[in-house]
Amino acid sequence: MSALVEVHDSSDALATAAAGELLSRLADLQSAGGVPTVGLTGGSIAEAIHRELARLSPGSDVDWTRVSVWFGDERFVAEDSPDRNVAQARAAFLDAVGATQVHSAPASDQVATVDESAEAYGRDVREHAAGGFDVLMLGIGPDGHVASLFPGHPALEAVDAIAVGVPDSPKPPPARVSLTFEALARADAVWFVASGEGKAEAVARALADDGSISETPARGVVGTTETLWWLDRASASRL
Ligand SMILES: O=C1O[C@H](COP(=O)(O)O)[C@@H](O)[C@H](O)[C@H]1O
Repeated sequence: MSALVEVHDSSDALATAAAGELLSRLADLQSAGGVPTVGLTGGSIAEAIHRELARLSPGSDVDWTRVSVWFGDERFVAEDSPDRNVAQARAAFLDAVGATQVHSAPASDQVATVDESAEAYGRDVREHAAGGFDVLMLGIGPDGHVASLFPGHPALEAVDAIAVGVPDSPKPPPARVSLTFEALARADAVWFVASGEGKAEAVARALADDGSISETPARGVVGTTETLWWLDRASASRL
């Protein structure tokens, strides 16, 4: 199944469209009686989408107390650090919309090591999100990384694990926890989000007919029913 690409005029338009579509999917899943499971990402365009979720949620039918919220990766820093992906998402929208089922890898002041954090997050996923994600949003780095799976890094090879500790990320902060490719593969819909010229080359490599996952880890994640790339004109400029 090939990936779908949706190109918007600007990053603002992209953020509004992605937030609106996410709310629509979540409302549909809830009206069918489900508690949707959504994976969020950190990063610049993610923050813009999160702000749009805060703005649009009150006019939607989504009950955020009945959404199970997760993160594709997390930074292993103190719980109150603004570098935490969960902290960014809480500040931008999760607290405002009243989300209560929010899961992220334990912080550096909650467990001793990044591996311990990864093990705890993996257990949490196994216990509360074994069915996988309904929608998994992922960013892509200028180097092609996805979640905290970086080009050429040993974490790309993790097997039989849901989450992996990354103690030496090339992008700060250096200690992170990432879902593995195996866990990222358990998603009905995978939505990549990217904006800006700085992402254009990585996006082109990720969507090229051939290329290696080691060089461009984002190539290694597809949804079971849908893989959709939300782009603005700048990030799509090399397609
Ligand atoms: O460090 C991270 O980077 C990526 C992309 O972030 P961006 O600011 O370049 O858009 C993000 O997907 C990931 O969750 C985050 O931890």
